[in-house]
Amino acid sequence: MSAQQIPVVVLAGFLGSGKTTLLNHLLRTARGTRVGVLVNDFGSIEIDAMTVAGQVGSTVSLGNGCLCCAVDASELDTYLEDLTRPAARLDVIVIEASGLAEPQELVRMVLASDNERIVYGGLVEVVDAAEFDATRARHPETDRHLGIADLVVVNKADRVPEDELRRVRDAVTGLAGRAAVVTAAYGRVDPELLFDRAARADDTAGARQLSFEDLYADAYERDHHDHPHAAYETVSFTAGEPLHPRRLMDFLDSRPEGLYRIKGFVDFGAADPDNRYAVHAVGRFLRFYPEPWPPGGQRLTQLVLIGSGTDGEALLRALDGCRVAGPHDTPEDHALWGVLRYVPDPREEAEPEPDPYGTAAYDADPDDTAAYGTDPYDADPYDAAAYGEAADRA
Ligand SMILES: Nc1nc2c(ncn2[C@@H]2O[C@H](COP(=O)(O)OP(=O)(O)OP(=O)(O)O)[C@@H](O)[C@H]2O)c(=O)[nH]1
Repeated sequence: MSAQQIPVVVLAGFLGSGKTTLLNHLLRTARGTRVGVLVNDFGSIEIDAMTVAGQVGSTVSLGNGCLCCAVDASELDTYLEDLTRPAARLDVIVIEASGLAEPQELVRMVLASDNERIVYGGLVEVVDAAEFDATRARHPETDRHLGIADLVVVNKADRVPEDELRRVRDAVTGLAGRAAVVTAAYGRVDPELLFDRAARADDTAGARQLSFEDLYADAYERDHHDHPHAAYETVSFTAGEPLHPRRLMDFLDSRPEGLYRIKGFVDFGAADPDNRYAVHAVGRFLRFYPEPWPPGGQRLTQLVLIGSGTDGEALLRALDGCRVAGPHDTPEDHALWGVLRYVPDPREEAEPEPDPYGTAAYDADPDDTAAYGTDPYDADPYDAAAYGEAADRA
């Protein structure tokens, strides 16, 4: 991801599922990462806004009602403009959706935003494990919401027995499609699942004095033995030889369910000797950002993969298979085209190919509202057929 782009994460979930609790956990444990928050409240404006306000510099409450009907894309852009101004120095922005908001509307708005400093960071759905069946019965749209999530947090794990938690988790996994599913109590997921912790000059030096926030986070994590690291797996891949673009795209196109995030840099060798490709995948969303190689440094591919229920060894083996094996394995002309489809440049020369995920709008530049028609709401950034157009407008 290019250094200037700030991921925008949409945090959704039914009323009372624990979104604010999770957000507060993220803010408590962010440790130097600057999190901007847009709170979209419905009926509990002041309470939620105040809950998070004390802990973050740039909190803007989208008060007056449900974001999907009360705020249009240009208003969201105004707020994002404010939060992405360089002086705010934010590393990530979280939009906490009202429990009544249609999450895909929010995702559409983020994808259709004119703001060049943001990149979509994924849709996180919070589910109340204790209320799962009741919520589904009353709100059948729950299934649809889970189907478009990139990460599902089955929260309130402390409120149900272990076998019941397993049952709910399995049911959620069945509905969640490609999303990673993690369980949590009081929203205690690892912040790295949602965003990179910032490595600031003043945050990396060993001699730096611990802040109150660090001490608080350490104590907090010590006190809670169900440490979130157990819920997912991180694997790192490094290669000195270039990767074959077509084989890497095959790997990405068939990446397993539960592989929630991929980040890092790719060396495509002779296929583009001038640039390395920053890669940013969250859920089904995938982008490549070519940028000139830093002069003098070693040319490496370095990737970090984060998933839940994934087989790390198998992922590494699959990536090993993407290495260019020698001169006889030189990528053919146009091998890079599959990668270029995911470079967010509307003037890109490469012809788009059919979308393997049926998530074509993800390929469209979020800044290019024409890709969504004149009204960004007209197009479904996911698969409109899967959700039923009319129901979405409710
Ligand atoms: N037992 C238990 N309670 C939780 C957990 N997570 C949140 N809660 C409680 O559930 C209630 C609702 O949590 P919130 O974080 O406000 O939920 P929300 O999704 O932001 O709610 P809305 O803003 O109304 O949509 C609060 O009383 C929380 O303390 C959990 O994992 N276990």
